[in-house]
Amino acid sequence: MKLPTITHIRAYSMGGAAAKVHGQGGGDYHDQGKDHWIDDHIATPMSKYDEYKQSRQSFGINVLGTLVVEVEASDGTTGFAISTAGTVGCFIVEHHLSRFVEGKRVDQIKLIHDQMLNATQYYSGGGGVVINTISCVDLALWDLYGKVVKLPVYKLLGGAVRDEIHFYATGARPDLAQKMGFIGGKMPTHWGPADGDEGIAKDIATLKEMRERVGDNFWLMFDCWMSQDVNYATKLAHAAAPYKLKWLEECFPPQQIESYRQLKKNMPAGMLMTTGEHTGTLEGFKELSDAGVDILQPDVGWCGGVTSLCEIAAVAKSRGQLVVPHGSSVYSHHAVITFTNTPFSEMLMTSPHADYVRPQFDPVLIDEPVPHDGIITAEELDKPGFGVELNRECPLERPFEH
Ligand SMILES: C[C@H](O)[C@H](O)[C@@H](O)[C@@H](O)C(=O)O
Ligand SMILES: [Mg+2]
Repeated sequence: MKLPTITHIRAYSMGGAAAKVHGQGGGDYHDQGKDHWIDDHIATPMSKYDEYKQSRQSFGINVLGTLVVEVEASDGTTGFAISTAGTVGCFIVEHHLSRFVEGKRVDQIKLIHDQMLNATQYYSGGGGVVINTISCVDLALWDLYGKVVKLPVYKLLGGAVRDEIHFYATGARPDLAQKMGFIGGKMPTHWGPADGDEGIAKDIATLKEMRERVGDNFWLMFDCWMSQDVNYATKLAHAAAPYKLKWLEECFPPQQIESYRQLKKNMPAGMLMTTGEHTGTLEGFKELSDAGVDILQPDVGWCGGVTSLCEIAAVAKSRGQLVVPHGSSVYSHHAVITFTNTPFSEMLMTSPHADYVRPQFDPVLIDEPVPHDGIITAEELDKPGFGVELNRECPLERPFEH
């Protein structure tokens, strides 16, 4: 089969601080309207400043906005993907990365990926918005390749190793997630080291209440969003053990490898330590794996795309660790269904009160599958590429051209 070449790459931004229309949702699930659980007093590294305690939007968690990358092949087929990088990402795509994409055959994804990573070494700092942008290009390329050869991405990656994906839900209401058929519920912590033992007591009270509501066998987890230190995390882990907390997530920023190593030693036996959604390099994941992280949690839109996610899964597999990506909808589903070390996956609840299942990237993606009774089947993913289309009614801007 003679494959077409890539003729155009275009980058659009949506939402974020640069948008004329501040909308709810978009591709950035942190960019929600008022009274959403996701922006309600969640513990962060900024919680030590009183004025930034209540809302993550107050310190700018939603300033970047959505990046949409579209690639077009010489036969007229288009592919696209979204991530969080907004206007900054548009500049990088149009003025830098485009040279590695245009002119290549649609199947030359690994070559393009390697060239993008190496060419940005001098300013990527090994992660952040640059890697978000590279991830978005990588995902758009996989989508295009799948749409050209008319196969879902998961088949291009070697095929499904299971018939269905089972999900846990992240949100404020594990008790409601249980009723919706999820296998577990992960709650954000609301307090941190600045609140001392009283903070621990308050988060444990919520855990206790949820444990009473869901019974003994439903998984409950805490997501700490880089807000803690080793001492606080150790105390929280021990206080949570009687309530069967399954795992403690992302207690520290990704660079604090020694803190993770120490926490793993301090944790009660059987409780899992997880992290990775803000790590942007394969080397970073290798270090986390070395430190004893039980579940690596890359975000496929922030770690280098599907190409990197497959490499990270292999690092975890080499040690018998799991890789359970940070919820990224179809972009994760197509990869994890091919991984033997991903027995379940994450669904981020974007409904304001976490009381119904809303597509994570609503309203940006058309035909985005969602779990029913906590499950998405392989059959539901059986559409070319990632199986979704871009909702052109969302306000897109193309700030740069090349
Ligand atoms: C709920 C969490 O604080 C984050 O907003 C979420 O993105 C995340 O960390 C997760 O693991 O889903
Ligand atoms: Mg998390």
